[in-house]
Amino acid sequence: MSASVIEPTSSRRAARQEDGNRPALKVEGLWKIFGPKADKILGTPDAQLSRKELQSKTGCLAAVKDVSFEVARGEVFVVMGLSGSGKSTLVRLLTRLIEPSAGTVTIDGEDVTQASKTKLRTLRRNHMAMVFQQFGLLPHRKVIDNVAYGLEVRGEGKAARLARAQEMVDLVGLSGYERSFPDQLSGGMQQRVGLARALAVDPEVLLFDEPFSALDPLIRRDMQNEVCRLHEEVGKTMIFITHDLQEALKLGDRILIMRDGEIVQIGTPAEVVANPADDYVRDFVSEVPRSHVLTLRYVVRPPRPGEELDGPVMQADRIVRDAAQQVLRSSQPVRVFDGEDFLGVVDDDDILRVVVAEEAP
Ligand SMILES: Nc1ncnc2c1ncn2[C@@H]1O[C@H](COP(=O)(O)OP(=O)(O)OP(=O)(O)O)[C@@H](O)[C@H]1O
Repeated sequence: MSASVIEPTSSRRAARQEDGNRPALKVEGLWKIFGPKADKILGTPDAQLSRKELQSKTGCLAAVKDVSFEVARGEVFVVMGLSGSGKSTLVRLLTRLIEPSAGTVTIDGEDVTQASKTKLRTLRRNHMAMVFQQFGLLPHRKVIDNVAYGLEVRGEGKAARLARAQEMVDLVGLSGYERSFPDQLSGGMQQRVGLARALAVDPEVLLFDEPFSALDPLIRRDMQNEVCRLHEEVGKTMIFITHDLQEALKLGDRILIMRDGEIVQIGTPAEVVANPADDYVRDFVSEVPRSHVLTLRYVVRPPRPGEELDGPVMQADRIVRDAAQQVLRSSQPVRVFDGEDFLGVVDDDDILRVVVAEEAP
């Protein structure tokens, strides 16, 4: 993994919106069991079987198994797992593109799982928007009309929706391509149209289902940077599905790691890398350069007797790599604070220990 791959955006994370206490999304006890006798399994001891055991005993498959989590307003929440871990099913349950077997999903205080068909339609039009891997653009519509589509469906007047669509086209860097058709654009540009279309409806939550998996690595990195930039500009709550750990670490304020339909760990990139919940996660993060992800919180130590405490001040959520130069330049240990609270100090050795460890074979 090269130094340029992860590029954590600590400032963006620090600037996360804290707009009220109500979570943007709340998921409680969510299940999806596929198969002929799925409804007979919940509430019985069979529900506790592993995915494999359940499948061989009943022929049913627990794609999502008792999943609960909350996503804060303005947070970028990444769901990560290998193929088959249940990510796509989970994201489809959030919008009820798949009906849950049990559990509740609340978006912006509205219970999606109890919503009538009409209510669900309103929720989908106004509160959430999805960006797909296969773009999902309408081939016979120009870029501007693709971007305006959600507003058209919502019944907005032509002038208003075109004005909004133009704003979004400009926002995603496609000015000048308004009148192009999707097949005249590269994959990366098409995905920018997908982003603009999702943003146009000003949703409460933006859902991304592996949006960049089909793009080549350089374009993919551009698009990841684009998501970071857009998030800084519009501050939307984002739920991002990926199987790529680097993408998860780069984009996520927090990451949910799934395996066989279950949550293995939820944490910030630094928490996941510093304290992997089990061998599965440890294996995932073993190649990650720790200085790119860990924050000073994970490096800080109590001052030693007689150590001078008049060095520069830094906040605990600074990424080690970003802090390194300043720490190494200072003749005094850096004092680390969590808000107003003094946590301890960090000096050259503390930084080098992290950097040298990641060089070890
Ligand atoms: N309609 C369905 N009927 C039966 N089993 C299904 C159905 N949809 C998904 N599954 C199974 O549920 C499990 C989870 O699939 P899901 O597609 O959610 O995983 P994923 O993590 O998104 O994987 P991928 O990245 O490969 O799409 C898999 O074992 C899959 O075969």
